Amino acid sequence: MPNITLSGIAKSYGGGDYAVKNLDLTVPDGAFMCLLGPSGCGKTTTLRMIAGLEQPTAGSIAVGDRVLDSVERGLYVPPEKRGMGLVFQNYALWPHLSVRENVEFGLRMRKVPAPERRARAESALRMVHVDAAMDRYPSQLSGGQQQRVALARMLAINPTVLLLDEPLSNLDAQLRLEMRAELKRIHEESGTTIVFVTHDQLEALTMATDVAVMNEGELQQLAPPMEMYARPANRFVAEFVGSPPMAIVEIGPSPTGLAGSLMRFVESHSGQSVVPAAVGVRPEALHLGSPPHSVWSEEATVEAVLPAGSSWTVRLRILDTELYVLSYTPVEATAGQVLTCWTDQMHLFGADGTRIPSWDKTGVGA
Ligand SMILES: Nc1ncnc2c1ncn2[C@@H]1O[C@H](COP(=O)(O)OP(=O)(O)OP(=O)(O)O)[C@@H](O)[C@H]1O
Repeated sequence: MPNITLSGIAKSYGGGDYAVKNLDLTVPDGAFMCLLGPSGCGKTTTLRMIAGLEQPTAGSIAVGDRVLDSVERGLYVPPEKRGMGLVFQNYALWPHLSVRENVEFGLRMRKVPAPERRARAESALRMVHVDAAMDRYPSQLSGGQQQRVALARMLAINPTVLLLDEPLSNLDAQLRLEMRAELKRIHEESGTTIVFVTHDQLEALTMATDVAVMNEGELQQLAPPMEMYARPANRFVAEFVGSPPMAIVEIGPSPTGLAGSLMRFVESHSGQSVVPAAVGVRPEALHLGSPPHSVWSEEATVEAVLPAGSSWTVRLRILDTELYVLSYTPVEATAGQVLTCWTDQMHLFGADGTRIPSWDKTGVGA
């Protein structure tokens, strides 16, 4: 199946504000792409445009050579002719139909003959592991099972693309975790291209093959999840992806305190060729104890140690700034103790908020 290409897509609902601004995005064939961003950033609008439920104000959408929307050419293919399956946050199963009948429903609408209908419904239900409950009614299923049936209903119609809008947000934490693993397995088994909308960065990191981070209607970065985590393209992505979030230290014109300390280190490593407006450090990239040679280090006062079973969060004061360290080995420290804190991984951002890539080549970049 070919790629989905969005070119110069914009959407205004009127009133001059744009929900999506000049978006260029390619969803590769077989990808599991997450559209990630805070509430109101235009994720759902983008998904609805791909589905054909909204028409763009500008730009074009194509699947391979097949143009689905082109504002310029006055072209628009309605949702039912796009071969895409859509699952919303509030998926609705028919309460008076059994699980099997619910899954067969879409096939019946498409006039698929009864024996094939039955076989395809059963196969889709097997894929989502709800085949044992095929003759039950939706009210007799758990939330997670209902969610799987909603997915099976879409999978049964063999969509070229599966569009999912926050489908896990109504589930409790345990079920969400299970469903993330299930969705990943279903994606790998079916090979279907998935576009998934979420505001949950962990959901995007754990499931996606590609993440598109959006803010205020604009694409911030498109990258595989681990690459995005390791090298966020700008401050927005750096702070949005990761929990606890990356600490960002502003470097003013004549920096003092922690900013001054970091800046001296940056200058000594880059020969003053790099002038950051901000330096970012991830909590897990900060370490306590004797530093290896040639890394940044500073004395730190422990303010609190917060054990959480498998990890330890430590609140420190370094010069004039509070910072959090995330450690995966036990931290035996008490409040008031002075330790050395060091890091060999810094992210540098320029005045326009974008990453300074030349720093990454110094060996101290991420
Ligand atoms: N039908 C509509 N009419 C007018 N404005 C709309 C409509 N749908 C969305 N918007 C506006 O467009 C912007 C983007 O909305 P969208 O639903 O795409 O964001 P989102 O990132 O999916 O947010 P959420 O996670 O809260 O669903 C918002 O400012 C929203 O208020």
